[in-house]
Amino acid sequence: MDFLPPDITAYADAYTSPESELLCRLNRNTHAHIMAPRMLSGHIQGRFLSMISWMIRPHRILEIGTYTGYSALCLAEGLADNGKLITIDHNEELEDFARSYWRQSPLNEKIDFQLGMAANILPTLNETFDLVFIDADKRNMSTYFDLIIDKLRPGGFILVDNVLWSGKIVESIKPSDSDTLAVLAFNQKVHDDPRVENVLLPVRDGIMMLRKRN
Ligand SMILES: C[S@@+](CC[C@H](N)C(=O)[O-])C[C@H]1O[C@@H](n2cnc3c(N)ncnc32)[C@H](O)[C@@H]1O
Repeated sequence: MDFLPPDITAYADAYTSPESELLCRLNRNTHAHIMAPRMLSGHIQGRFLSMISWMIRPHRILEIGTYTGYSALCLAEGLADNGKLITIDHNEELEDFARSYWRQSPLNEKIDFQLGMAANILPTLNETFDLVFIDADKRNMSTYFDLIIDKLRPGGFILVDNVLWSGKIVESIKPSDSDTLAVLAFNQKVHDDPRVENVLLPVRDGIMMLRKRN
């Protein structure tokens, strides 16, 4: 979902550094061959994730929701020399597709893919993360936040995608719309949590940026 008029989006696209040739092919082939390609972060959000990663130079990044591996490659660009990105997805059908693109990048050796349900894998991770990107099922946003906040270093950052949920967060909600209710509950929860500072960026479908207080 894009909230900006198409010509403004096109202008922002034109004045954002281009994707690498590899990311461009991954983006195109995801749209050509994979279900629900709207889930892929895309050009501007991908460059944003890369820029944030370069600003932090993280040693450990956690991504929840790999899909075809586009955002993993973007986030991995800014990793410190000996850094590692762990990315989790439960869809085994996408693993080979994602890996086939990672293998074409020198960043491949820094990407650790873990197949399974995120809520099961997160408690098993013995790492301290500098940067976390939450981009999986919206119903579990709050669960993922609870499971990773103690694994995030003080001063570390969490980015959460789709927090504007195509604008549904300001519309009247059916009691059965559990995804929208979950996004609303998550936004309220982190806004009220004294352990974090938050900025809701209206980029694409909305990105919540959180910084864990020292
Ligand atoms: C929006 S896509 C991720 C897009 C990717 N981050 C990108 O920007 O290119 C969400 C992904 O989360 C995965 N997912 C959904 N629920 C999950 C769960 N409970 N555990 C692990 N992965 C899950 C889906 O299989 C899907 O590939």
